[in-house]
Amino acid sequence: MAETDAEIKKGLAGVVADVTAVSKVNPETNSLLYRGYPVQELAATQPFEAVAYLLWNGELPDERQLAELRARERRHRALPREVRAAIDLLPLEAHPMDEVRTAVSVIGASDTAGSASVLDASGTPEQNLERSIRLYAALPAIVAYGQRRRRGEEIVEPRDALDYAANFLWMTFGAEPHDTVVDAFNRSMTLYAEHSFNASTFTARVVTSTLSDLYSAVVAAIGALKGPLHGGANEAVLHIMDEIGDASNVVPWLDRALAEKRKIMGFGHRVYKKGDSRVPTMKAALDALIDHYGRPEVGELYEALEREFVSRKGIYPNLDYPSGPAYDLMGFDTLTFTPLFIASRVTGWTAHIMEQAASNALIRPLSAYNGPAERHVEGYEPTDEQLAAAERETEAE
Ligand SMILES: CC(=O)SCCNC(=O)CCNC(=O)[C@H](O)C(C)(C)COP(=O)(O)OP(=O)(O)OC[C@H]1O[C@@H](n2cnc3c(N)ncnc32)[C@H](O)[C@@H]1OP(=O)(O)O
Ligand SMILES: O=C([O-])CC(=O)C(=O)O
Repeated sequence: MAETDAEIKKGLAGVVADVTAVSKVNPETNSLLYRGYPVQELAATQPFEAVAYLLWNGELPDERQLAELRARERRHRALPREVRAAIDLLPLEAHPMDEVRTAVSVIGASDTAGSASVLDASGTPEQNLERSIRLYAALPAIVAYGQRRRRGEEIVEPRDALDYAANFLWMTFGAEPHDTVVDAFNRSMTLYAEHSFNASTFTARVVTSTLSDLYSAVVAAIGALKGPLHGGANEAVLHIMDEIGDASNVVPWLDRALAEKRKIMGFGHRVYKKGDSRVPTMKAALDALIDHYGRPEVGELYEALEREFVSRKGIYPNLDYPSGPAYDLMGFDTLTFTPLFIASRVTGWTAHIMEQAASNALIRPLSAYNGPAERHVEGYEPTDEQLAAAERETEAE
């Protein structure tokens, strides 16, 4: 069979690449389980710290385990000095995703354990759990500082009295957040935490499979998440909502956008074809924020675009559709939305990195060649072996 006749799974669509015990996405039942627990249940009952613990350890924490993780998180939640210095060197116009990617790289280069030789890079399971906790703890400070720096505001130091979600909002806005906002934010962090072999998680697993280190895998995953077909869509949703303006403009805007063959950001999914399991929970959190801030027009625009696009195309919203306007209402800058996704997804990425490392096989698929047939540089005389090999190849085809 010629290589080009091989069955190509463009975009690896439908390919089952490995097993995982971290989460299960089931488009048939429209469900998402983290280590067996439905994500809606976790979002309604658990602080994000407990969800992180679950993803890393396979079980929800008891009181003592949760307190211990919270204590470790507090030890690492201030912005490391070298990270702040590196961020300060970046132009204010740098995209926050590039800023966070750089910050994670700085944390990685500053952790010198295992840096003497590539043979030690991948680290022990204990080292990797510690690295995961440090990244998860430091990311809120990185994201919050980035937004404040762009706004010309002073850094806000973390507060020990506040748990993860409230402290994240405190460091970003410098004000005690309302319970409704903390609750919606906590839910969004849980919903974003994990989603099986999505593009960024798979990227992290590919890097891990070469026995590289956890920080390199997370940096690569951030690069994959940035694209608007993946995590960048939550930022992109707000750009389109800003373009549309209000609900009365949805129909003419959509007519134009579809005529121009534009992708409508926040809609569609590689796995879910009948709706994203996380959307109802995030939409309820968005509704609570709309009530809290008294902004019904946000809900009207959201629902008008959803109604119109679903009825024309049968393509449903994904998690980025409700989370974009939710983060906007909370007061985050649009460019900060995808970094919020990083702060959450780092838990899922690192759970997968540890899983990949524990049962590794180098990830290296095949490709079918469709370039020019063998040819030779002008004036070069092919050797007899080359000529014979070319002949065998032609016969095989
Ligand atoms: C958290 C997350 O990462 S969720 C994903 C976030 N990304 C987005 O919201 C970006 C917008 N959505 C998309 O681009 C796509 O739906 C993806 C990339 C998410 C999934 O893509 P795929 O599974 O590869 O589906 P694919 O792109 O083949 O879509 C099938 C058809 O639906 C169309 N389609 C899918 N999504 C959209 C959309 N949002 N707007 C317009 N058309 C769409 C495609 O153009 C394609 O049409 P065609 O058959 O006429 O060419
Ligand atoms: O699963 C995917 O392809 C994208 C997604 O929804 C996620 O990563 O949360």
